Amino acid sequence: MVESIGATSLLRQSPVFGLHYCKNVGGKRREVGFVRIPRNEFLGGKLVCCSSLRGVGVCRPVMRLLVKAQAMGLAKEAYSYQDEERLPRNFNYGSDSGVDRKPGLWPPENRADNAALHNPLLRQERMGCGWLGAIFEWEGVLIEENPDLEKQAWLILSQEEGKSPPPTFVTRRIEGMKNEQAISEVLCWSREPSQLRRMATRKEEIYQSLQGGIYRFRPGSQEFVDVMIHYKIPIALVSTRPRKTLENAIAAIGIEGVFSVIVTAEDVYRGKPDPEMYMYAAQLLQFLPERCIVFGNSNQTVEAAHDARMKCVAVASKHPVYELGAADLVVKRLDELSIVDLKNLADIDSPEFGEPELEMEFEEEADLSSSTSVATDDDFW
Ligand SMILES: Nc1c(NC[C@H](O)[C@H](O)[C@H](O)COP(=O)(O)O)[nH]c(=O)[nH]c1=O
Ligand SMILES: [Mg+2]
Repeated sequence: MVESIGATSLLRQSPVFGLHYCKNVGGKRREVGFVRIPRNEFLGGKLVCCSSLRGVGVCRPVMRLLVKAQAMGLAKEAYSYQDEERLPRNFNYGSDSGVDRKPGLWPPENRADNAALHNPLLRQERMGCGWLGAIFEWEGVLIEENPDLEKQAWLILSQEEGKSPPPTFVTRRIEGMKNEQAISEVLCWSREPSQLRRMATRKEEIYQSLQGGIYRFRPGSQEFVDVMIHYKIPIALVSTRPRKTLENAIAAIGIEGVFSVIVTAEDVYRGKPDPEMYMYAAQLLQFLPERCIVFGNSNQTVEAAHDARMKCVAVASKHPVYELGAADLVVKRLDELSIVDLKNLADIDSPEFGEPELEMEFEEEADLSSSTSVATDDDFW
């Protein structure tokens, strides 16, 4: 009976106007005119249609069909809204509900919250961020890194020292190590402490002159650091660069005061993949290692973080995503992460976040039989 040629609103996905026809009693097709269907309201499952439709010359069967069509559209819309954007009807707020949540549901799963906790203060503490520490690497995570410079610095040093140029597999092997460690343990150029110190310092000089003192945030990193600051999550900076280099770089980029703790090459014996730098950072932050999340950009960092009992988010800057599979999360930019992602990574389930067990208090029974004293009326006054 009815044909409708309608434009579709991009917003409401319902026809906003159309050319409608109906057939009269003789079966002849009759144009009934353009109709702008007024916005209807979907109240409590009933469709409330504006009376203005009646005044535009739409015959009753057409109007019934229009209303029915729109009702179906609205019902479908309401269903898909509930299905895709909101919680399913059988949503269980218990964190141990075992309900398989669909990815993308809101709110995202948050392991830190535990509705089964009886202690509201404990629950509130878990929902805050006071138990979470962040440990950032500098190059390739917070700031842009040019991996070629590091290789060039080693090449120039080898020429200056009269050594053979380190092949690629060797420079890869020393990625993340302290310079002294790389020179003595991998390159095997010397074991003498003063020589190690001299060569390590010279290599950093070469690197700095190649690098030129220009620092730039990686896309999304500054925003992520701002989120951390907003949530008062303490941040440690851990890098195998010398302290002076890092301090200059931090000042150049204008983020002095952001880091609660800075661990540099001078502070430790061994760089990555040894966990020493991360464990020291957690100690200075006064956090359990399990509550710290490391943000790095190499498998050496992932290994070091895991050996320190920390979770590791890898930023695929100089290594592609598929090479960083050992990390707990891999992102291309830090601002892909939410605070809930971090809370779901860090270990909330260690003992001090459980509800305190009720302790039975045993009062020592007074041994009346052995008592020699006898209470008199005077004892009460
Ligand atoms: N040797 C190679 C490196 N080394 C670079 C260091 O591992 C590291 O990036 C630097 O010491 C800065 O420390 P951090 O990232 O802030 O902790 N890098 C390469 O890309 N390739 C190498 O062969
Ligand atoms: Mg790095």
